[in-house]
Amino acid sequence: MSGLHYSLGDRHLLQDLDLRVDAGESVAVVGPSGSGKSTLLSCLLGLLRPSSGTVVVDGVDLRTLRGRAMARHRQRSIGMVFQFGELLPELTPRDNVALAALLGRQERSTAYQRASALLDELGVPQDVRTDRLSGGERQRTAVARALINTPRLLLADEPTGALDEDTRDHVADILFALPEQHRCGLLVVTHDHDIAARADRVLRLVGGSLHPAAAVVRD
Ligand SMILES: Nc1ncnc2c1ncn2[C@@H]1O[C@H](COP(=O)(O)OP(=O)(O)OP(=O)(O)O)[C@@H](O)[C@H]1O
Repeated sequence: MSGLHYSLGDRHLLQDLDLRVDAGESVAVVGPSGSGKSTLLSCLLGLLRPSSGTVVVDGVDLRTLRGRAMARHRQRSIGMVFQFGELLPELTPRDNVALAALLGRQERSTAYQRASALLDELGVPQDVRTDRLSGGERQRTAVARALINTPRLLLADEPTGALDEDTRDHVADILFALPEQHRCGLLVVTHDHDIAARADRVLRLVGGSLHPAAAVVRD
């Protein structure tokens, strides 16, 4: 993103942000509650239109996309992991992951094969109801779902915020290995400075601007 501004009424939430995340790289964004971290993610997802500036994801300027084309690009190029997994509880992990592939227009048998392979790799039981899984297993399912359409950019909003310490560390190990394993960029928004410290770069969003985290005081 370059020169990104986002205003809400007369409040300038994001101001002149420049950020580049390359394939194979991880970046963490920390910052006080209400500083605009989720808004930043929404701009990257094309869910919010910046007031000015450009967002380019996987070589496509999001200003050129609308409606279905935006949804299609998002589906093809971006994987998203939420704090609470946001999975369908009554489906199996395999169905949850395969569903994202089917929506991404993968062929049915390929979708289910890839879902199984990813869940195996991440050590998640496949054929139980998702609401029977532990918190860590759910987040690993969410990671598999985010990866199934081979995204160029992975976004994660507090991906370990709902986990105990050991599980948090395990999920973080998996997450931060992904850029190299899958040649995607990873952008993690978190309040957890231990998690942020695992990223190649840590930025702090404060007063609408991004700063290298070492240059500012912690939350
Ligand atoms: N649609 C909206 N209408 C009005 N205010 C909004 C809207 N969306 C976000 N805000 C405000 O914008 C600010 C930034 O919100 P945002 O969710 O991006 O912050 P955040 O850094 O992700 O916070 P947290 O760490 O608590 O999740 C907040 O003050 C929020 O109340």
